[in-house]
Amino acid sequence: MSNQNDNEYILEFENVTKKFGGLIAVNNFNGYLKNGELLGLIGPNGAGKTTLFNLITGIYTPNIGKILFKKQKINSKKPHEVTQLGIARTFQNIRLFKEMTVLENVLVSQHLKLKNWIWLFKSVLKTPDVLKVEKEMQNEAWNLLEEVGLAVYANDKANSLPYGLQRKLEIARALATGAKLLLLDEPAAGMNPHETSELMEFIKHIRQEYKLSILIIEHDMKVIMGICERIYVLDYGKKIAEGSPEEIQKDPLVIKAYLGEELAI
Ligand SMILES: Nc1ncnc2c1ncn2[C@@H]1O[C@H](COP(=O)(O)OP(=O)(O)OP(=O)(O)O)[C@@H](O)[C@H]1O
Repeated sequence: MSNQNDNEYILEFENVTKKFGGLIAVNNFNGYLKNGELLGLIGPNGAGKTTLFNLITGIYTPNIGKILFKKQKINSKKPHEVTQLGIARTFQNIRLFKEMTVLENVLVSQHLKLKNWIWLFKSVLKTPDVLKVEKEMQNEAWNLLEEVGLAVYANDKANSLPYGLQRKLEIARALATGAKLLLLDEPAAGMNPHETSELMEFIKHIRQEYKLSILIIEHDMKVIMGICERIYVLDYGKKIAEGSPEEIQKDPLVIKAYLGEELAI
C-alpha cells in the first residue's frame, strides 16, 4: 500500500493471511487505522476478528503479509514487545487480577513500562531511583483512576466492582501501559443498556484525553454505529465491506452476511 502522508497511519495491514491448518482465519487482509481514528471491526461469529487482534499483539504471526505499527513491521514481535511499543488490548472475557485491589491492578500494568532486567534487579534492592520511580508511578496510577472515575474504588478488590466498572478497570489497565493504540475486544459484552451508553461516552472521552487510536470489535451495533468513524466488515476471514456507519448499514453484502440480524442503530 502506498500512503501519501506517512504520519497519518498508526497501523497498516498488507496482504495479511493467517491459516490454522486448512482453515484460513484471516484471508489477504488489507487495511489501515489513521492516527486518532476510532475504527470498528465487525463480522459474524468466526469471521476472524479476534485472530486479527492476536496477529497485531504478537500472539500469532501471519503466514503471509505485513503488519506495520508507526511504519515499523511488528509481525515477529513478542506480545510484551508489542506492549512496550505502545499497543494495548482488552479481552472478550475480562482479565483482571481479581483478588488485587483496583489500584494494584493499574500498578501492575504500569510496571510493564519498565523495560529491562537492571530495573528488575534494582527494584528488589529498592535503590533510591527505584523508590522515586515507584512514587511517580503511584501518583500516575491515582491520576489515571481519578481520570476514569475509579479513584473511589482504589482500595476495593477488583472482583467486588460491578461488571461495567470491571470493564472500565480493564481499559484503565490498558491505558496504564502508556499505549497509544488501544484494541478493544467486545467491550460492551454482558453490559446492560445504561452501562453500554456510559461505555460509549467513556471510549470517546479517553480517545480524546489520551490521544488514542482505537480499534474496536463489537457485536452491539448500537456501539459500533454510534462511535466509529469507519468500519471494516469481515466474513469467513475476508474483508467484505468498509465504510462509514451509514454506508455499512446499507451494504448488500453486509446485510447478507448478517442475514436475520439487526444491523440498524
Ligand atoms: N488457535 C486456533 N486454532 C485453530 N483455529 C482457530 C484458532 N483461533 C481461531 N480459529 C478459527 O479461526 C476462525 C476465526 O476465529 P476468530 O476467533 O478470529 O473469529 P471472531 O470473528 O473473533 O469470532 P467471534 O465473534 O465468535 O469471537 C474460526 O473458524 C476459529 O474457529
